[in-house]
Amino acid sequence: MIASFWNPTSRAKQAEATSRRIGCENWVRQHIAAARERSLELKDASREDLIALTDQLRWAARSQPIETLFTPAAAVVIESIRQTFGIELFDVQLHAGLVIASDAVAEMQTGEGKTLSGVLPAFLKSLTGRGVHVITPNCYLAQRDQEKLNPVFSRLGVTTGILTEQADSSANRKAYQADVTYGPAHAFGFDYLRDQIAIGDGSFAVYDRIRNRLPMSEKIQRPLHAAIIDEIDNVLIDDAVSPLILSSRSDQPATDAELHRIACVVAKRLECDRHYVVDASQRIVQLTESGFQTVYKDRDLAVHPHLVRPWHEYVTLAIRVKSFFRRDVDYVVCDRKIKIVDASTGRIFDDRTWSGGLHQAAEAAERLPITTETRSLARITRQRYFRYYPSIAGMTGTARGCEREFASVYGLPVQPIPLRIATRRVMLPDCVTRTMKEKWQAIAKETQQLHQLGRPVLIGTSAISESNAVANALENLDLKFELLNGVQDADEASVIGRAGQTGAITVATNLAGRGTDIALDSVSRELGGLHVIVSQRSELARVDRQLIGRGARCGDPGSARIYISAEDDLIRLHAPWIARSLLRSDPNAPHCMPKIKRQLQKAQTNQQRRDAMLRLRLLQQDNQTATLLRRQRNRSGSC
Ligand SMILES: Nc1ncnc2c1ncn2[C@@H]1O[C@H](COP(=O)(O)OP(=O)(O)OP(=O)(O)O)[C@@H](O)[C@H]1O
Repeated sequence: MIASFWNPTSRAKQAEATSRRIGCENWVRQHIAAARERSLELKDASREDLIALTDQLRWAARSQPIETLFTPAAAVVIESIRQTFGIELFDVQLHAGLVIASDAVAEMQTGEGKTLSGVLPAFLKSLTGRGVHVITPNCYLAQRDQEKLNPVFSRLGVTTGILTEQADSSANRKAYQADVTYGPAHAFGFDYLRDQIAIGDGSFAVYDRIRNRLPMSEKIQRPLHAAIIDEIDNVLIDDAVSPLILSSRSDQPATDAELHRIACVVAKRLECDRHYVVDASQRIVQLTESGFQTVYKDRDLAVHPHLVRPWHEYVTLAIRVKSFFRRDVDYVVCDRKIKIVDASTGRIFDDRTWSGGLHQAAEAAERLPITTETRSLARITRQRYFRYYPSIAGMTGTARGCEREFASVYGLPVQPIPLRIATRRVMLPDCVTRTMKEKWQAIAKETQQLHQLGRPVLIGTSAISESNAVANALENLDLKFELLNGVQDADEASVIGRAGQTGAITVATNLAGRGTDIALDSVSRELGGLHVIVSQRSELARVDRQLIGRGARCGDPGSARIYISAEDDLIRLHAPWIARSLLRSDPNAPHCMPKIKRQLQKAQTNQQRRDAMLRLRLLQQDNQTATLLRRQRNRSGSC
C-alpha cells in the first residue's frame, strides 16, 4: 500500500483510468438526462420529503458505491437549489458535479458557476456519514460559500460547519462533526498537525497507525474521508511549495538580536557580484571568496556566544532581505511587526513567520524589535496531507498546464467542461510603457475615460505598493475609488459587492483576483460590463487569467487589458532583454506586441517549470524523510 502511496506511475495510471470513464460523452449525457427527468418528479416536494429522500440515499450508500447514486442525488440537489434560490442548475454544472464526484478536477471557465457545481459531489460524498471537507484557498471564500450554501444543504437534512482560523480546537472539533465542513486549506492541515501533537508525535508518521492510537474524543478531526477543493490549482499546486509548519512562539527577546542588527549593517556594505552572487529567480544568495573574507574580518563575531548559526549565515540572510524582500510587496509593517503577504492571494497573514532566521533579518532591516525564532512543533508538506484523503477532487478555471502534476502527484485527471455560452469578453491589446510612472498615468487615464461612460473598472495589481501607486494616479485625476489591499479595514465582501455598480472604480491586489464574484447592476451591464485592468503580468499566467475572469462572467459583457512596463518584475527578473529593447525604442513608435507577448509568455512558462521543479524536490525530500522514519520505527518496533 505504501509503495502505491508514493508511486507517481500508479497515481498517473489511476488518473488515466478515471479520465477514460469521465471523458465519455454518452455517459455524461445519460446521467444528466436521467437526473433532470427525476428532478421533475420532485418539483415542489416538501422539505420533509427531501429529507426522507436523503435518508433513503444514506441507507443505500451503506451497501452500494456512491457513484451509482448519482441520478437520485442529483435530482434532490437540483430541487433543493431550485427551492432555495429559484434557479435551475445548468447542464455544465451537473457535468462538473459528475466529474468532481468521480474524483477528478473539473476545469470550468471563470464565472461559469463552480460554487453551485460543488454542492452535488459534497452531498453525494456526505451520504456515507464520514464527513466531507470543502476546502477553499482562504477564509473569505470558505465563509461566503458556507453561508450561501447552508440553506441548500439544510433543506436536504445535511449539516454544515465552518472552521475558525484561531487555534480553537473545540469550535473546530464541532465543525468537523458536521456532514460538510468548510474551511481554508491551511486550517485543515494545521488541525491535522494539532492532532499529531496531541498524541505526542510532532513528526509526521504512518497515518493509520497514529489515527488508531488516539481515542476519537481527543482528536479534532475525524478520520479523513473526502476533500472537495475549490480553486484546486491554487491549493494543490501554487501553495504546495511551502509546507505547513506549526510552531511555538516565545515572548522572550531574541538572544541573537544584536547579531542580526550587525549583519544588516555588514550586508549594506557588501557589493553584488564582488562579495556575493544572487539567483534572483530562486531568491538564493551565495558569498564569494572575497565576501567570506570581508564577513569574517571581525573574528570576534565568528565565535560570538549568542550565535545560533554560523556568522556568515546571518549576513547571507540580511543580503537576501536586502535583495529580494520588499516592504508592501512581500511584507507589511503593522504595529511594529512584520506581517507576511501571500504573493498569490494578496492576503496578509497575522500569525505567520518566515523560518530559519529570515523573519528576524527582515525585522533588523526594518529596525523593529527582533522576535525569537519560532520553534517548529510539527510539519507536513501539503502534498502529503492532501494525499491522506482517500477521496480527493476539485474545480478551477485554470488547470491547464498543471495536468501532469495533478496526475502524478495526486492521481487526479483534469476534465475540461465546455462553456455554457460563448464568452462576450473583449480582450483589448496590451499597452506597453517604458516606466512604471508612465504606466500608472496610462491606467488612470483609461479608467477616467471608462468611468465617464459609466462602466465599472477593476484594476488588479500584484502588490500593495502598486495598488498605492495606482491610487495616487487616480487621486491626481480626482477620481473616487475603493481600495482593497488588505491594509485598509475595508470590508472585503461589501467592496466586492459594489465593484460591479455603474461607474465604480476598484483598485485591488490579488485579494480580488480569484474566486470573487463581481455582480453587475442592470445599467453597467447595458454599458458593456466590467472592465478589468491587469497592471502587470504575474509570474504565473494562471494568476492573470483568474484576474481577467472577474469580468464577462456567466454570459455578461466585459473587457480586459494588460499593461506592461520595462520595469515590471517579470521583465526585470526573468526577461531583462525585453526591458533593454523597450528602453532603447522610440517611446512614440508602436512596439512589436506579438513578439513581446510571446517572450513574456515564455518567461511565465519557464517560471512555472522552475516552481514545478521546486515542488518535485520538496516531494522527494519528503519521501526520503518518510522512508527514514519508517525504518527507524520498524527498527525500534522489532527491538
Ligand atoms: N444555475 C445558475 N443560474 C443562474 N445563475 C447562476 C447559476 N449558477 C451560478 N450562477 C451565478 O453565476 C455567478 C458566477 O458563479 P460562481 O461565482 O460560482 O462562478 P465561478 O465559476 O466559481 O467563478 P470563479 O472561477 O471566478 O470562482 C454567480 O453570481 C452565481 O450566482
